[in-house]
Order: sequence, then structure tokens, then C-alpha cells
Amino acid sequence: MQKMIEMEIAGVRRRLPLYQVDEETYEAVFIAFNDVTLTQNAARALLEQVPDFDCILTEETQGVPLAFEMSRQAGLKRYIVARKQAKAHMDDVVAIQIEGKIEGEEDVPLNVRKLYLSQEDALYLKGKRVLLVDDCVLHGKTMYALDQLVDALGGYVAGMATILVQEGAPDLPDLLALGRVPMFDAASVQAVPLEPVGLVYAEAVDEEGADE
Ligand SMILES: O=P(O)(O)OC[C@H]1O[C@H](OP(=O)(O)OP(=O)(O)O)[C@H](O)[C@@H]1O
Repeated sequence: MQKMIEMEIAGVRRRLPLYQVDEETYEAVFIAFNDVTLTQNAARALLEQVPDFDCILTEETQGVPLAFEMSRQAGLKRYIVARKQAKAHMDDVVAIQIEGKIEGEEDVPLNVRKLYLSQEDALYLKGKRVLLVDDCVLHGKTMYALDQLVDALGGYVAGMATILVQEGAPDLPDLLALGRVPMFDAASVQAVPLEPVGLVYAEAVDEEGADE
């Protein structure tokens, strides 16, 4: 039976499925896709608190709706998406290799990975104050990679903004988050007889649709 938690995110109540990470731990699974109201609310709440910036940068995939909505609300006509793979049409691609580890109480090792941008997007970031945006931060790997990318392209990281940050994520001093992805001791998690996740989510969106 699916275990769920209900929590408030960006001013709306949502039910998140719980995923068993190991014998002792469950974590809530936050997927921002599909939820227009939550994305709009989160964009507004984050924009009220972030430092001044010129441009938003995210990494595909799930950060894209939030990056778009924050850019739209901020009156910006352009935002940049770093790709995880070079596409066949990207003949002028700029590839940045990310490696190393995120240092903290417990270092997070990074698999070597590459991010790709068009030349035009890469040049656009040069000299700009760039706000890094993602839907959630779990181990901090995406924010770390975007930070390295901006650095390599001659931009300045103005700050980092996300909807939820995982409990126990490395401490990122510039990170603004609206809440936490909770983790639970498996012994204390009760199975709640709820409908399947998709249906619950759809109902929640309908219920909250009026507050757009
Ligand atoms: O803090 P991190 O350890 O980087 O984890 C957070 C990232 O993980 C998820 O993306 P995922 O890598 O699953 O890719 P997707 O957006 O393409 O689904 C999420 O959307 C964040 O981008």
C-alpha cells in the first residue's frame, strides 16, 4: 500500500508518496511536474526573497517549469537550460565537465558528468549575475554543477533557489528553499489507505485550482 505524507508547499497542501530508501528510512518524493499552481506560487515566493539577478539558469529536466515561471514573473524574456546530453543539432555546443566532490560534514563524491549549452547561451551568461534554479535539492549535485558551469563561462552566481531541499543535504550557504523534503524512520511510518498517487495529485490540483 502506498505510504503518503501531506504537507504544505508554497502555500498549497499536497500529498507526497513516500519511498523506502533502506530498511530504516523513508523519504518523501517531490515531483513538481504537472502542478501549475504550486509552480506559480513557488516562483512568486522565491522571487520575493532572492538577491538581484540578470538571468536564470537551470538544468534539464524538472527545474525547467520553475525557471520559466520565475523568469516570466520577473519580466525576463530569456532563461537558460543546461542540457545533460548534446543534441544532434547543437553543432556549436559548449561542453563543461563537472567532477570533484561537494565538501561538507560528509563529502558527496560526484560522478564525472558533462553539461552542454549552445555557444549563444554560453556567451549570454558571460558577465551576468546568474540565479541558479531547480525544483529540489537532494545531494546538491545539480547546484554544484551549475555553479561550476557559471564560473567556467565567466558569469557570477547571484544565488540559488529551489522549492524543497532534502533533509541532510549538504549545506549550500547561498541556497534559498521554501521547505524541506522530509525523511522518516521506517518504524514510525504508517501505511495510509489512499488512492494511487496520480489520482490523489489530480484531485489536489482541482481542489486548489481556485487559488490561482
Ligand atoms: O541535488 P541533486 O542531488 O542534484 O538532486 C536534485 C536533482 O534531482 C532531480 O533531477 P534528476 O537528476 O532526477 O533529473 P530530471 O530532472 O531529469 O528528472 C531533481 O529534479 C533535481 O534536479
